[in-house]
Amino acid sequence: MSAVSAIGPAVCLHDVRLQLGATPILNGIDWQVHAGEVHALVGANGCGKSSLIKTLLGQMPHRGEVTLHWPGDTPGTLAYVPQAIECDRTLPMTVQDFMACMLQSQPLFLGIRRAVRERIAAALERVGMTHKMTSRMGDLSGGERQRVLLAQSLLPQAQLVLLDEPMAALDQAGIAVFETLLTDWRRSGATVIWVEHDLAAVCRLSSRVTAMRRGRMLWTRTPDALHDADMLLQLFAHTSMSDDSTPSTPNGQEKQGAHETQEEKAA
Ligand SMILES: Nc1ncnc2c1ncn2[C@@H]1O[C@H](COP(=O)(O)OP(=O)(O)OP(=O)(O)O)[C@@H](O)[C@H]1O
Repeated sequence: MSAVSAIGPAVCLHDVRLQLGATPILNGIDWQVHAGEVHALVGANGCGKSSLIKTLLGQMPHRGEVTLHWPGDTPGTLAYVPQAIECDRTLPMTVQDFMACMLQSQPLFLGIRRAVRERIAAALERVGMTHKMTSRMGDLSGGERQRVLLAQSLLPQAQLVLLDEPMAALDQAGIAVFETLLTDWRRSGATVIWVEHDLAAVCRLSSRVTAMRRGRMLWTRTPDALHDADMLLQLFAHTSMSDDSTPSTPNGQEKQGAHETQEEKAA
């Protein structure tokens, strides 16, 4: 694979904490994502992956530092594919209305401009959804809605892409579409942070992978670590947020699996 110059930012988190009500969700996250890499985030249900993505989006009342180092110090554009969205069946919003909200400030009842409509059509074509352009969002199947979420992430061209389980509900053809988009983002040099449960896809498509457990980073490695039974055991053993059976040091770091990068391991 030839080297591509990064157009996306490096992302650095230092001692990021999040507590919702009385529940600690993120427990002192230190994490580095390199500029221009596809960095997968894996871990059991409820370990805090979506909360971390929402923290990066500025949607959570976190403490600690989140820093984006953009190439040339010029902030770029961010795309986000949420885990899923619910749509009221009675909501009179079509697929093209939904996507137009991201491209024009003019109220939708005044119409969608032709240039906007063309961009929407081009994005929908990339995900195989052109034929649903005028369907109501509430009438789409789960997989079709997921494809529309992928299409909206193509508007406008992004340098930082946050993906929260983008393959959920997709059929085989949809997965192939997603893999093409991910390859295109990687070739463009965008920085991609990708939450995913499909470890085989992570092995195939990511540059590095971070394992998360119970609100903490466990390790960061190249994806071949996912073939290592011990690594997987660390990742999925004792998964409950309230499970105190894993030994901890006084400062809260777990003895086994305190966040360790491949570089640290090699040193
Ligand atoms: N708004 C909220 N208020 C209270 N607790 C929340 C809130 N959002 C998330 N949580 C809790 O935070 C924990 C982490 O949730 P999060 O959605 O980040 O997990 P996840 O790793 O993305 O899980 P999954 O793989 O199932 O999507 C869960 O225990 C969840 O119940």
